[in-house]
Formats: sequence, structure tokens, C-alpha cells
Amino acid sequence: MIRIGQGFDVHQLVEGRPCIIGGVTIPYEKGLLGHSDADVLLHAITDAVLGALGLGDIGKHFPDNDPAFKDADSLKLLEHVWALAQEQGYRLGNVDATIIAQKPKMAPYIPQMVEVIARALGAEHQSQVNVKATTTEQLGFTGRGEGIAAQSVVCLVKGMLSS
Ligand SMILES: Nc1ccn([C@@H]2O[C@H](COP(=O)(O)O)[C@@H](O)[C@H]2O)c(=O)n1
Ligand SMILES: C[C@@]1(CO)OP(=O)(O)OP(=O)(O)OC[C@H]1O
Repeated sequence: MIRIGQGFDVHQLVEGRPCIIGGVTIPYEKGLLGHSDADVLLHAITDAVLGALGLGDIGKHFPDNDPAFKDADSLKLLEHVWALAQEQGYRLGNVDATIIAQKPKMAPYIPQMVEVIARALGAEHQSQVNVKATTTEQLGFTGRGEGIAAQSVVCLVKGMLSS
């Protein structure tokens, strides 16, 4: 059995917040605003896993008016959702994700993000996790540096698959 899911998230860039993306704290003059640590990439991946499982979205599982999730570590939220996938017998096929940001430069931090995500999703090989980044050529809210977006697709696999 194969299931796919997709996720998309946006957070505003503001002063006085850490810039945490893919579980990695990136040195930058601004950070992402949210109820949790606002890790836009992990939120998109979490939503993709939930989508593949047919279990709604991140806000349904971790409401943004629940004090329990104030400044929550989004890696813990992803790990919680991944446990739901494991309970249903799924393992990771692959995950592919794109960070949409004019700045900061993500490339130096992507290998570390891949490591974090691969560990959280029990990947057997790091090639099962791919993270990309793109600017929007200074167009739109991401291009103006007002926020960062991320999107992801996830493929979950259960049982034996013939090639
Ligand atoms: N925030 C970002 C955006 C992009 N990159 C890397 O730069 C390459 C070129 O981006 P374009 O949007 O101009 O196509 C892209 O392929 C990424 O590798 C980045 O590191 N951080
Ligand atoms: C993660 C949660 C919960 O703390 O809050 P935010 O950090 O605001 O993130 P968002 O992507 O808007 O939605 C999910 C939320 O319920």
C-alpha cells in the first residue's frame, strides 16, 4: 500500500524571534512568528504526513489556542504525528520539500535539516529525504522578505511492494 500527502505552510518574518527551519536554528536578523516555534518546513512535512494518513491537519492535532503548544518544538509535533503513521504500519517512502524564501540563504543548512528530518521519520537512507530552497525572484510576500513558505510531499509505504 502506498499513500501520498502534501503540506503547505507560511509564517511571517519578524524581529525578535529565532529563525528555526527544518529543526535548525539559522542565524538571521529576523525569525518566524507563530504560536509554536513556527518551523514552517516541519509544519509542511507534518501536514503532508497527516494528509497521507487521512488525519486532517496540524491545527486539528495541535490547536493554536492551546497553551500546551505555545512555543512548542515542531520536531516534537512531527515525531508525534510520525508515531501515528508507525502505529498504522507505515514506513517512509520518501519526502520532498521546498522552502520558499528570498533570505536567508538556506543551502548551508540543508544537510543538517535533512539529517533532522531523516531521523524523525526513521529514514533508512538520507536520499529518502530531499529539501530544496527557492527565492521568488523578489516577487510577492516571500520576495519582499515578509514571510517564508514551505511545501512538501510525503510518500508512505506499508507491506511488501513489488518493483
Ligand atoms: N532562501 C534561499 C533561496 C535559494 N537558495 C538556493 O539558491 C538557488 C537559486 O535560487 P533561485 O530562486 O534564484 O532559483 C536555489 O536552487 C537554492 O539552492 C537558498 O539557498 N536559499
Ligand atoms: C503549530 C501550531 C500549534 O502551536 O501553531 P503555529 O506555530 O501558529 O503554526 P501553524 O502552522 O499556523 O498551525 C499549526 C498550529 O496549530
